Amino acid sequence: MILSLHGISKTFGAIAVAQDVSLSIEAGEAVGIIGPNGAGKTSLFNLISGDMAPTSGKIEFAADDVTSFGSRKRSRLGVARTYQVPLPFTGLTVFENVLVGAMSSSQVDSTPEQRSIQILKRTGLLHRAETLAGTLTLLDRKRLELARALAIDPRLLLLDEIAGGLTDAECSELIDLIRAVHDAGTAVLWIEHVVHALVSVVKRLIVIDRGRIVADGDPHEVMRSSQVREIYLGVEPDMEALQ
Ligand SMILES: Nc1ncnc2c1ncn2[C@@H]1O[C@H](COP(=O)(O)OP(=O)(O)OP(=O)(O)O)[C@@H](O)[C@H]1O
Repeated sequence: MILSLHGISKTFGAIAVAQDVSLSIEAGEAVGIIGPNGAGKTSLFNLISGDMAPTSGKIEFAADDVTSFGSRKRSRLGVARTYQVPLPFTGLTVFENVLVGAMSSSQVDSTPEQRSIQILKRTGLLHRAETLAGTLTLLDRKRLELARALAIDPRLLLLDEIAGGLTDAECSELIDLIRAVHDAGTAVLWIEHVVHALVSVVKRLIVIDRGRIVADGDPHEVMRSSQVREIYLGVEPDMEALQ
């Protein structure tokens, strides 16, 4: 098991963003997460990445109890994430942005510069290496967000709505990249409203509503369950993608 959450809860006063969440992800597994706006999906990522401490419960990553670890320490262990709103260092080049992450990786068989070049190749950004990050197109900003996360050589990659705002063709390019990352052995936990993008990569789908996991299993079965249909009543999820 690469990640285990045991009874994780997080409250802000009367608001519960996570309620007794228990969840396990196998090494190398790809899992999708969906749920209505405000359900607590990003909060769950904040709890896993160490950006937010739980009110109660325990989080294990690989063999370590990381509950009290902050985001830097978890990142050094191999937890990487992308953010819904990418925040690259806009005044740095694409190469420099990736280099910042590569310098904190514990790999010793290559230099941070070599690894950065390798990642830019993998993410189709090599020809943009010297471009200032602030001037990139949306697709390239998403690629860079992914590249920065890959720079730490993660064992678990958390993707927060990385496909949002892309055209269908751009979305397919990004899906291919994510599939390649997963195929190379990295566990992927992916929040996305674009369900057809998700199910083209993941074999397991989790539904979150009001801070709780309400479904977890085969994507087709999960999407057909009456509970999920009820949650999405009036906002029919992307069912055709699953036919
Ligand atoms: N630091 C905080 N303080 C108070 N409330 C918060 C905090 N962070 C999140 N929330 C609340 O927790 C709830 C869950 O938010 P979260 O961003 O996790 O949802 P989400 O499922 O990712 O939504 P979306 O799909 O819109 O991104 C929301 O009601 C949000 O306002």
